[in-house]
Amino acid sequence: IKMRLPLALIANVRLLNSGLRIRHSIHNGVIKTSLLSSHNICSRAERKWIKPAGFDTGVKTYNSLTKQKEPLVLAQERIATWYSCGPTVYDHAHLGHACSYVRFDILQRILSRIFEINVIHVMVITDIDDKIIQRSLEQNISPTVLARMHEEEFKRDMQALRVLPPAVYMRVTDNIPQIVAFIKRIIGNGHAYVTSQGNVYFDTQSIGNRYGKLVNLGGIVGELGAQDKRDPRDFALWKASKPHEPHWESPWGQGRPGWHIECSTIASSVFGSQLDIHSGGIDLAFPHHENEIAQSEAYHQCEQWGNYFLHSGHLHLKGSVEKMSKSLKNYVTIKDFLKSFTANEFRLFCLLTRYRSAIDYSDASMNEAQSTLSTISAFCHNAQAYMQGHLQCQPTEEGILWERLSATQSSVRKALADDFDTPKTVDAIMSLIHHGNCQLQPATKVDGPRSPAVFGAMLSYVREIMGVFGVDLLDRKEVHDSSGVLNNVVEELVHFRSKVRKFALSVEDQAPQDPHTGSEIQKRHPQPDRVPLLKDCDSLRNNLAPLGVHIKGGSKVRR
Ligand SMILES: Nc1ncnc2c1ncn2[C@@H]1O[C@H](COP(=O)(O)OP(=O)(O)OP(=O)(O)O)[C@@H](O)[C@H]1O
Ligand SMILES: [Zn+2]
Repeated sequence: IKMRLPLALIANVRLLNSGLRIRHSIHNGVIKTSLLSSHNICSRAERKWIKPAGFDTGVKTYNSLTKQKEPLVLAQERIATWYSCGPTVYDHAHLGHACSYVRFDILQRILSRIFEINVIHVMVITDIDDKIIQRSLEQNISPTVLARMHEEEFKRDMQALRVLPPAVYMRVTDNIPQIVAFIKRIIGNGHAYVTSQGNVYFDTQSIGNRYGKLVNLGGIVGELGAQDKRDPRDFALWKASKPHEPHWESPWGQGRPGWHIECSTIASSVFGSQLDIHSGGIDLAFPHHENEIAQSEAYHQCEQWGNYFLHSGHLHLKGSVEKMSKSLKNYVTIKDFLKSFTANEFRLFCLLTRYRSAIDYSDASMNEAQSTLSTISAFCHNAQAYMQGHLQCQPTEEGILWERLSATQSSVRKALADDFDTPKTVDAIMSLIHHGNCQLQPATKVDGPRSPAVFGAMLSYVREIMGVFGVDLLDRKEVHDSSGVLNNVVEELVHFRSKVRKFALSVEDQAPQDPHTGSEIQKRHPQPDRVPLLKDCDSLRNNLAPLGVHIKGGSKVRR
């Protein structure tokens, strides 16, 4: 920057206030002023995103750091380092968690199975925090026991939803010495201060306008409250413990870590000073991720710690503006949900919207997911029946189907490379199925060639792509559990049987009558040509019994 003296002096004051360091030199009577960061955090005092150097995956992803889609470039070829914020384990996991973790699970499966990238995923479990302490006091159990119970429950719920586990789950309480060392270095680098009350705060002024890399801080003044902070935006790295609270020893006295520091420390302990992808729900962007960035860059003295921040949209109960959340107590637990629905259905529900958008949980949205899944399953079933020769159809236009299949494969890949556009992918699959179904019209009289191979190819592709999304069309338990469809089929069958039976009995032979009373002396008999129908009805009833379908009287069914 070149400027005349008085202007330079005014500018100095402003720049110093913003936490930057200034170096002057005089050249040909003109003062030359260079900006340095005040504490060597980096040479460039900018918020600008630096496009990483490395391996271009061919995928574009929306990056919250730039607020636009960017090419996903990884530091190492075909390796993605991915850190995600896990749950605070003081209560049951709910559908909001399910939504966020299933959506990111789908993204990771796409990266690994479609784009052949080895995703190394680390997730933290927040097992010490104000809410955990508060809940443990209410329930009169130790915070550790409370946290372990809900951690286990969370892992079981994730497994039930077929969310692939991270390479490792890491607990905050297993990493306290690492967290203390991390804070010490941040203090040493001049970006944090210790107060007389034994708290340690991050000094946001020390990084100037780099604070606000992720979120526009225009209107955000920070949390007031703590008296010993220098700036309301400063946040706790270490909190002095109150009497009877869980605590650990530290150079600043007994205490426990602040919330954000756990993620910076744990991510850095596995991945070092650079991270490809960081994910979490959109509520975590500020202050949590903003503060993680500030701490990590202050610790590593680097320009850019995390290259891509991915945020998932919130799940709301339909009609509610608030996200589903533990603290608002407006939640449906994953366990309760799975009493009425299956993991496949939940995954379809997630796939029908983009991972970044808000999603309404309602009967209507679940019906849509169920009916999409039934259409997919029915197609697979019919394609198999056709291949086995059980379903007779007119000759198909095979060439068109091969072309459709190939066009679908490329449009699916294109949609997924465009910020993981799953709704577009599902549309493409449904359109393929529609074309398949149009040609799978049952016919009674069939002559001409059959085309089982193309249906085999379509079937395996549909299964494969659904498998990528964690929708297992072959899961026998799912098929049985998702028996909304099967139940309807059984109901229809039983209804049909009862109609046939009624018909068989409707026209009877004249039964002999008692000459005195005029009443029938024997049970009425069906006409002889309808007897086989009655026999078939009986054998259907007998054959269904071992399959768990019990027909009582004319029509009752118990499964
Ligand atoms: N309703 C929701 N929709 C989508 N994601 C959610 C929802 N609720 C929580 N998450 C995400 O789940 C992860 C874990 O969240 P956390 O344990 O803080 O849940 P929470 O229910 O919001 O808790 P609290 O109410 O105590 O803040 C975070 O990434 C968060 O963004
Ligand atoms: Zn985090």
